[in-house]
Amino acid sequence: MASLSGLYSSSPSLKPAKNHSFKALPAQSRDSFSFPHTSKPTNLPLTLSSARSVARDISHADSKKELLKDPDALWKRYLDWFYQQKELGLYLDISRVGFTDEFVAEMEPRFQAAFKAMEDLEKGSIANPDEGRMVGHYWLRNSKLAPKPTLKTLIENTLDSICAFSDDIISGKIKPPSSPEGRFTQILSVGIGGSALGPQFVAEALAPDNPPLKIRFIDNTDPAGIDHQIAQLGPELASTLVVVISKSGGTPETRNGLLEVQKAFREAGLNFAKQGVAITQENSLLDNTARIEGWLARFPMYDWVGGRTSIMSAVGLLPAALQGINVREMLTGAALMDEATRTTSIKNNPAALLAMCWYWASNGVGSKDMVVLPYKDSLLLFSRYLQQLVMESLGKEFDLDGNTVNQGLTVYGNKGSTDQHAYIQQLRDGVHNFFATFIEVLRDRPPGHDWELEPGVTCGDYLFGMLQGTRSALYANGRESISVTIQEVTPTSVGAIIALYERAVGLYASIVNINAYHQPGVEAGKKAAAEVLALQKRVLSVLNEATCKDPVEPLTLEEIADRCHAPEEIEMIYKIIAHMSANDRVLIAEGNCGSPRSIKVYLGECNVDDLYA
Ligand SMILES: O=P(O)(O)OC[C@H]1O[C@H](O)[C@H](O)[C@@H](O)[C@@H]1O
Repeated sequence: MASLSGLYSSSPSLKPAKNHSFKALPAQSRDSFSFPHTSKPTNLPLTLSSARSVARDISHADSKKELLKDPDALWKRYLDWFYQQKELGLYLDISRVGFTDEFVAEMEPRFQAAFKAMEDLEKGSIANPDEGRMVGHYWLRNSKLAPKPTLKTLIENTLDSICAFSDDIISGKIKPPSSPEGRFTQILSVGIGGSALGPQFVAEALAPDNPPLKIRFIDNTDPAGIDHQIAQLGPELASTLVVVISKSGGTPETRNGLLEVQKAFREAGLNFAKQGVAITQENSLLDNTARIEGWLARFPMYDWVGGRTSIMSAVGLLPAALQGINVREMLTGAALMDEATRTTSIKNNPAALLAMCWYWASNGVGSKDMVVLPYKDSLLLFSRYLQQLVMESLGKEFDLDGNTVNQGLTVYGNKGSTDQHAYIQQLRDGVHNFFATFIEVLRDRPPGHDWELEPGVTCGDYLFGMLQGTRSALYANGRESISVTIQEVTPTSVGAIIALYERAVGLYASIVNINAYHQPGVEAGKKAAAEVLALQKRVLSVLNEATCKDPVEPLTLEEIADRCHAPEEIEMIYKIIAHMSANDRVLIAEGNCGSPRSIKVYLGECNVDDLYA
């Protein structure tokens, strides 16, 4: 790799060494695999293990893929497939994905069917058949699309109330009952999954340096994490607006976060209801709680908006508006992209182009991961956001015909050029199990703020060079990539890229024949967690009974399992004991948690009224 000298020079006057362009290494034809440049002699015959690694690296489908190397041919391909949405200033370059014309032709019928399904979806079809629901996130940014006038009105009124409420909070017209600042200064968002990832991505991408209210998140049931957020608020808890977000209104982690925060309010002598806001479905447990307790405000969520596509509902819009972000511009950007991705011409539909590239690169079965690399700090959370949007939508066991397909598309990444100093080594030279997506932002700094750290070279030029260099280096070694370019990070462009990927996921789901809009696998995890907690209560009940004896009767794991009538659960019982012992909730009479065979435990004290029955 060429050195970027001058990067570390203390005196900016040092001229960087001539910036070597990344010389395209001779393409290693897939068939004549040879060892990469290592210190070891490279003329050794392929050993069995190295042959296996070669095989692992080149699935049959891939071996047919030859990437263009000739610069003229590449430039022609770049121009042939270059897409731009002019009004948004958004470009899409798929020239570094090696799909063939035959492939495009083969996919045409599937895409036409996908376009029809998407058209029906927007008209209000039951596009989520497993849950018998409509899929309406596109209506949120164009209420005229809503299939019923009542929905149109609901969408419009909700947006207006979000903006009005946020204005009143920011202006201080609505203020906390007892805060030294005399106005709300903080937002504490309590929510998880789609009720956190969207707000977190938007905050990181678009919050101004000094927002009217600063946001922080409780997005897990980790007591230490909750304590940390509350401790950081300190006395500002009195000027904190707590926004509790849960579409279902019953997610355990969110409920726990709420209860913990309400405890903190009580201990601080504050009235939570005067600072609490709920975003949830009407008549959910959370909605009823907020209504009965008289919280400051409630905003609706709808069953026809999934958690992972809720960013343009109150879930994403209220936290954003409270930070002074122009949510109407976000909606406009999304609506413009929605219009662009309605065309039934693959070549003119950026979402179809993405879906087509994903299918080509991962053989339509997720055989390669999607590495998302925004070269912009503020877009750091885009890949985390896409992990839910893509993987919760596409990671499905069955297709729409009930066949077992175990579909999916794995997403990871953080930001460039930072990630070049972490795992890009493997991407460039290691196992070939990915394709990259670069998110390029052309504007480095607001106009008039740029500065040359070397003659003719700015920081942003380095970032640009690192992106282009990495793209070239990966491609030179046969690694495919997509590039999405936006002019700058604004509410409009963020709305647009969100809409782009929402549509691409929907189209891709259609062409692989799965339901993108339910999440049965999540329920399995939730159910299993509930069973662990039920077992824990039985363990505590058994220990309580033994502790109430005189003298106390410490029990072995076998005795506990036997008295719980769950001998098959002895390992989980051991884990429960170890966790509770570490938190001083179970005492050890003999042995220690590292020796499950000989440990004997009891409770710290007898609860005559068995609290755990
Ligand atoms: O918003 P909630 O109902 O609390 O759900 C929060 C999250 O829960 C589950 O994990 C779902 O799979 C997600 O799609 C959802 O975003």
